[in-house]
Order: sequence, then structure tokens, then C-alpha cells
Amino acid sequence: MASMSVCFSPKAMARPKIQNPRKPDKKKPFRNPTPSPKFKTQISTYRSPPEPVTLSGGEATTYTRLPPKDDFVAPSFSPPCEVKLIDSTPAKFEDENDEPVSEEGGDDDADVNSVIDGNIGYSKFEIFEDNYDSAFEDGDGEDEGILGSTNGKTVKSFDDNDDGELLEFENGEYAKVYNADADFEEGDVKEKGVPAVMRCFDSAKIYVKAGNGGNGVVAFRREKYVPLGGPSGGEGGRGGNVYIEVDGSMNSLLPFRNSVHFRAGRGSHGQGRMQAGSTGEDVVVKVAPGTVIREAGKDEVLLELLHPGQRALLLPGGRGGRGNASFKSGTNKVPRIAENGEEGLEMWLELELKLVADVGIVGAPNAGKSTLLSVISAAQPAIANYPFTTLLPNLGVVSFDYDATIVVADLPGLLEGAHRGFGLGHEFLRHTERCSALVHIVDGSAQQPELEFDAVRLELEMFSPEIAEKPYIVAYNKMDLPEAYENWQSFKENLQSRGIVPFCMSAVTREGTHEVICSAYKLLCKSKEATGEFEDNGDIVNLDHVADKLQRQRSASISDFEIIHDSSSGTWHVVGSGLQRFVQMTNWRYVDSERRFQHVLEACGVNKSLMKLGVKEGDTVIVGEMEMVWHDSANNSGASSMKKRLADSTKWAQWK
Ligand SMILES: Nc1nc2c(ncn2[C@@H]2O[C@H](COP(=O)(O)OP(=O)(O)OP(=O)(O)O)[C@@H](O)[C@H]2O)c(=O)[nH]1
Ligand SMILES: [Mg+2]
Repeated sequence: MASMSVCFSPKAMARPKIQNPRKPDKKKPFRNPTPSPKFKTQISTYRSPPEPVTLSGGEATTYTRLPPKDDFVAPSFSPPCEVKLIDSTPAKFEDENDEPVSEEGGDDDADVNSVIDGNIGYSKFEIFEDNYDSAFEDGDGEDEGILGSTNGKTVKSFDDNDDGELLEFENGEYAKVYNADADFEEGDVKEKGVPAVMRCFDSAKIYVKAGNGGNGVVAFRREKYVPLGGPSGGEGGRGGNVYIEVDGSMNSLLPFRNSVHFRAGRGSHGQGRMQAGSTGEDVVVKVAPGTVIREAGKDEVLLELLHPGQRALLLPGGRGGRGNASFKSGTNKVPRIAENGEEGLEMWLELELKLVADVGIVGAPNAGKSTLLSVISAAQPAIANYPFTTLLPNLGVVSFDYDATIVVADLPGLLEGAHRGFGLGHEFLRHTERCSALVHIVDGSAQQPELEFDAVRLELEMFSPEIAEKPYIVAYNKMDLPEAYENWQSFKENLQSRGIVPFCMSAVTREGTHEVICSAYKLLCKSKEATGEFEDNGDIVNLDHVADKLQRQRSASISDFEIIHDSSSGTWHVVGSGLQRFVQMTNWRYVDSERRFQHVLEACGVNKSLMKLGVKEGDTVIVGEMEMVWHDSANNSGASSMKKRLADSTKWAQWK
């Protein structure tokens, strides 16, 4: 049997000419057409470091388009066949201090707004798909798509892309529009055609990449009167980090519709005279408070960022490669070896926004939710007399005192059948998940306010029992209108018989609104006390844990590896993150690199393990992106070819 001394050694091979695809092949007749020996086999993907990314704060926009009033016929509110509610926990303010609002909340003399027509029927609004590209384009260049219709007439329209379509932006970047309706069941009302601007309000998919480290260099000190100056190659700079920061001025993820890729800058290469390269530019991705971050396609939550100013290091930049000065030793005073910079990590992230609000305002469309928000806070949501004026949630801050403020979210209206795709469906209900209390607005001028109330409660329950169980206040609105005033007594009695004490108010005249929001605040305090949220003493949370974990994985020891044998092709795969990183950082242009590589394979036990497992002469061994041919040899002189593997495993670049 042949001696088991083993050697991988590279075989010099001609490098193929690779045409740089970005440049046209200009023929230069007076130059030698053979490729320059300095020609690199890898096509450079390096781009100049981007400017630090600063995203402008996205506004929770409210899109308004007033259709002609005649478009709205007043169909009768169709009562739900069966309404079943879970045990809820309505707010009760029965003690002396918590006075419920006067039952005569509406002033008889109140100025009845003649413009307001409370009889709009909305039970027939639904989202449907259509060929709206052509049919509904109004030429104003806005994103428009069909939102709803009544009696066949279009209410609003928004351009939208099909699910799964690739959006191309002017800057050459692209984003995939997801199919939000993947698990749509046949027979259900189709919940397709939600305009992209609405989908992108609270979800986004972005690509982040930390900067690559700069390469180290081989250089020697050459100076008059300094003979044998020694190695002086400096190391490369560290690549830029990727940070995620909470920007308090943002309340949506809409900016990520236009910016999908975030790449940190790469470290610059080292230089002679022991000069280290400079560090790459960091990139800071700004997100809205309440953003949940997951790796694309995975359920595990990486980060949940709630408070403005929080900053998490997500991806650390690659380490700079060492220059030859670092390899100087007693036995090798003239090292001709330097490392490549470590590649920066990259990842596709899925961002999901769950607004951080204390109180959520829910209710049927056109009930007066936005009007209430505009009255109790400085927010200025669009208000109009037709359903679905609010397409995206709005936030407002209500100040009670210097130190008592709450954030209130006004959500798009909910229709009976929202769980089957009617109206805006449950698109935005997840934003109430973080609310501690809800204010349920009932349109007093509706034909049957009790049924409207029950239908919305049912929808909340259908979306999530946890949300339905949140403490809530019922506010009967539009008391200034005679029909609402007339219905109030029966509505109140109906709810009281179920143990719910409703409030009445007129958001337009501001009567009763103060009582409603004060009660919501009290409810909020009670709920926070019960859950112990006030005792939250701000434990220091390590937001850099993702980067720490990735760093630990990356710097695994080179002796941690696994060998996988593919007997059909006689291939041995040596898998280990430490070894792969080592291969990636090895600069094969330098002669000493091969020797060092052989030495490492020997030292970390790869050769021994392969021989134990029965590797044979001529077998292929793959470590990271290097492919070698196993060669048993008596005196270490056996030649084997070493090739660099490209991303596409069917192609091979001959490597010297
Ligand atoms: N008379 C009267 N009209 C009101 C009152 N509150 C709201 N309105 C009117 O009702 C209409 C709808 O009000 P919005 O605040 O837009 O209702 P919304 O619940 O936010 O509606 P969507 O966003 O479409 O779900 C507007 O014309 C308001 O002026 C009220 O107390 N009295
Ligand atoms: Mg609204």
C-alpha cells in the first residue's frame, strides 16, 4: 500500500479570458490581445459604498377621493343571519368618579349639519378584481385600483400589480409584491386587488448586506540605508455594519416601497508601510416604532423594535484581511501571503409593522372614527361622507396632562363579512394587537345601530379572540342628527341588557368626546396596571443579539467540520463554517497561501478524517469553494488540481 502522506497541490493552469459584461469589447488593434496576467477570474461585484441611508419619515397617509354623492344609493342594512359574540369585557364606569356621559348627550338645538347624510349604505362594498388598468385609469399618474363599488358603480380605484409581480423602480432596484391572499379558499369572496400602497403600509421585504472587509496586502519596506526592511503590508479595513434604527417620525413602512436594497460599504484595502485600510460606511435602516423583523421565509422573530431611538446592530461587517506584516514569524521573515477581506453577511428581511398605539378606534365605515381622532388630537385624517375614506391607519397623540399622553390609532372601517374579504378585510386589524383598549364607534344614524355594533364585534372576534377580549368602550356617535337621537334610547337599553354601558357623543360638535377619551384613558390605566406594564423598569435589552449570534457562528473553529460522501460521484464535501471562512479569506494569488492551506487541512484533522473514511486516489474533495483531487503520495510530490468553485456549480474557473 502506498504511504499515506497526503498532499493537495495546485496545478498551474491557464486562466480563461472572461469578458467583463459591463464593458463593450473594444478591439484595440495595436495592443497584444492576450489577456493580461493580472486579469482576475472573478467579475467584480463591488460598488462604491452607498451614502448612509436616511429614509424620510413615512406618513400614514389617508387617501381621499370624493365620488359624486349620487353614486351612493342607500341600500338597507342587511342584518346578519346569526350573530354570536364571545364574552366581552366592556368598560363600566359606574362609580361616582366615573360618570357616564349624559344620555341626553345630543343637544336638541345642535346645528344639524345638512351636508351630512348618515344614510349611506355600505353593506355592499367589497374589494374585487377587475381589469382596472385600462378601465379606471384617470391619467393622473397616481396609484389607483378598485376599492369598492355600489350598485355597479366604482367608488375609488387604484392601480395595482398582480400578486407576485416584480416592481421595477427608476433606480434599477426592484421589489416583489407579495400575494397576500395565498390561502384563499374557493367559494369565499375574493380578497384580491388590495392596492400595493396599502400592502406596503405595514409590510416590506428588504435586502441587507454588511460590507466586505478590505484585503490585506503583501509589501516590503524599501528604504535607503534600511537593508532588509521586512514585510510592511497593512491589513484591510473592516466592512460597514448594518444597523436597524427606530425613527419616531415614521409610522409606516411605505418608504421601503422605493428602497429595497441596503448595502454597507466595503472596507478599503491595506497598503504598504503598514497602512491599514479604512472602515466601510455603515448603513442605518430606519423603521417605524413597532416593527417586527424576521428573516425572509422564517417564522423566528429576529428583532422587535418598539421605542424611537432604539438601534440594533443586525449584520456586522466583514473583518479586514491581514497583510503580510501579520504573518511574519521567526521561521518566515519574508512572508509572501496576505488574506482577502471577510465577506459581509447578507440577508433578506421581512418587516411587519404593528403600530404602537395605546387605544385603537374601531367601527363600521363612515361611523366617525377619523372625526373623533381629529377632535381629540392634533391629527388631521381625511374625513368624508362615504365609506372607506380611511385606507391606512392614522395615529394621533392625546395629551391629558404634561405627563399623561396616549397614542390613539384610527383604523379603516370594518364591514360585516370582513373575514371573507369584504371592504378592506382584516388588513389592518393587526394594528390593534398592541393596543391596551379599544373605542368602538357606532354610527347612530345607521338604520340599525345594534346590528352594526354586533357585526363589527363579530368581525373582531373572527380576526382574533385576543383582540375581541380587549377592554373596550362603546361610543354612540352622531347624536346631533335626529335619527341618531331617536335611536339612542333603544340602543342603550339593548346594550345595557347585555351588561355594556355605552357612551353617546357627537364628534362633529365635540359633545361627549372628552368623556369618551377620558374613559378610554382610565380603561387603559386599569388594563396596564392589571398586566403590570407600568412596572416595566426598562430592563436593558441586548438589541445586538442577532449580530452576536451571527458572529459566533461565523467565527466557529476550523476543527468543527463534517464530511459528507457522495459515493456516486466519488466526491467528499468538507462542511464547516470555520473552514469555509478560511477558504474564502485565502488569497490564492500568493504562493504561500497554498502551503498554509495544506497545513491547515492537516492540522485541523481533515486529511486524517478523510483517510479514515476511505478516500481514494483521484477522488474529489470540496472544501468551501475549492475543489481538489485527492492524491496519495509517498513523498508529498503528487500533483492535484485545485479549482475555485463558482456560485454555479456547473462552471469552474481554473485557478492557478
Ligand atoms: N352629523 C354628524 N356627522 C358626523 C359626526 N361624526 C362624523 N360625522 C360625519 O360622518 C362622515 C364620516 O366621518 P369619518 O370620520 O370620515 O368616518 P370614519 O369612520 O372615519 O369613516 P371611514 O374612514 O370611511 O371608515 C363625515 O362626513 C363626518 O363629517 C357627528 O357626530 N355628527
Ligand atoms: Mg376614517
